[in-house]
Amino acid sequence: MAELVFFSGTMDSGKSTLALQTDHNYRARGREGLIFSRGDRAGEARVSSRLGLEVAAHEVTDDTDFWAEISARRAGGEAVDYLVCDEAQFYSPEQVEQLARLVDEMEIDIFAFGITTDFRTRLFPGSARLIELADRIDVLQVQSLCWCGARATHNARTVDGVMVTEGEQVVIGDVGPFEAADVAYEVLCRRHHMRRMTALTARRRSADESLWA
Ligand SMILES: Nc1ncnc2c1ncn2[C@@H]1O[C@H](COP(=O)(O)OP(=O)(O)O)[C@@H](O)[C@H]1O
Ligand SMILES: Cc1cn([C@H]2C[C@H](O)[C@@H](COP(=O)(O)O)O2)c(=O)[nH]c1=O
Repeated sequence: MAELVFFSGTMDSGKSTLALQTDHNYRARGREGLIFSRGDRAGEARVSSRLGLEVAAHEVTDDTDFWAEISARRAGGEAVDYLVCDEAQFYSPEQVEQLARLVDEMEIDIFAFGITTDFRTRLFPGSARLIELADRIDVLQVQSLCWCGARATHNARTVDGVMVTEGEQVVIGDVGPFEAADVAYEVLCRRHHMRRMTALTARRRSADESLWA
């Protein structure tokens, strides 16, 4: 039976790597699939992993209708057994509903990959709908770590290494370097996310403390 699976994890936890491995394994066994993404750091219509793999993908836009697109492909005689959907947090709730319908009515396996929450710890609308509708939610097993060594569970947005809590929900970007002047991201444990303590601010604080000791 086909499934809608949501693979979630913080930024930099290996989601895109797993997306590309999943596609490879299914393709190697003769199954036909399509890769979709939205707003990959490497540019439009790409899926890129920090391990170095990068492949062409179909870019999801506001106008993408998964149900219409896959129905048309099938009507044209194309086999579509599965979809790999990266950066799924950026999909709309309606697009997630279309994916669920493809599972139920066309027996297409959907593997969706994305972060659940934004830099303010609020759910992305696409991720919220995936959590509501998925047959299964798999949390990535490779642990990403906060600067303190604890498991990282939250994504922080930084400017000059300092955590910010105001701004647009969507700003494409990468993790580190934490000293970068522009917007970057850093994964933190909840305790340090709540305290707004990034690697840089922790380093500054301990330098100040040793100055006064
Ligand atoms: N030089 C490296 N050597 C080994 N593993 C690496 C290296 N660079 C990145 N990685 C691994 O790749 C992971 C990020 O993979 P990626 O698929 O880009 O993450 P995501 O899509 O979740 O943001 C890191 O957490 C780390 O495990
Ligand atoms: C927390 C957060 C992240 N983003 C963006 C930054 C990246 O472009 C992607 C996540 O990609 P990854 O492959 O999981 O590293 O999401 C954002 O737009 N808003 C946020 O709050």
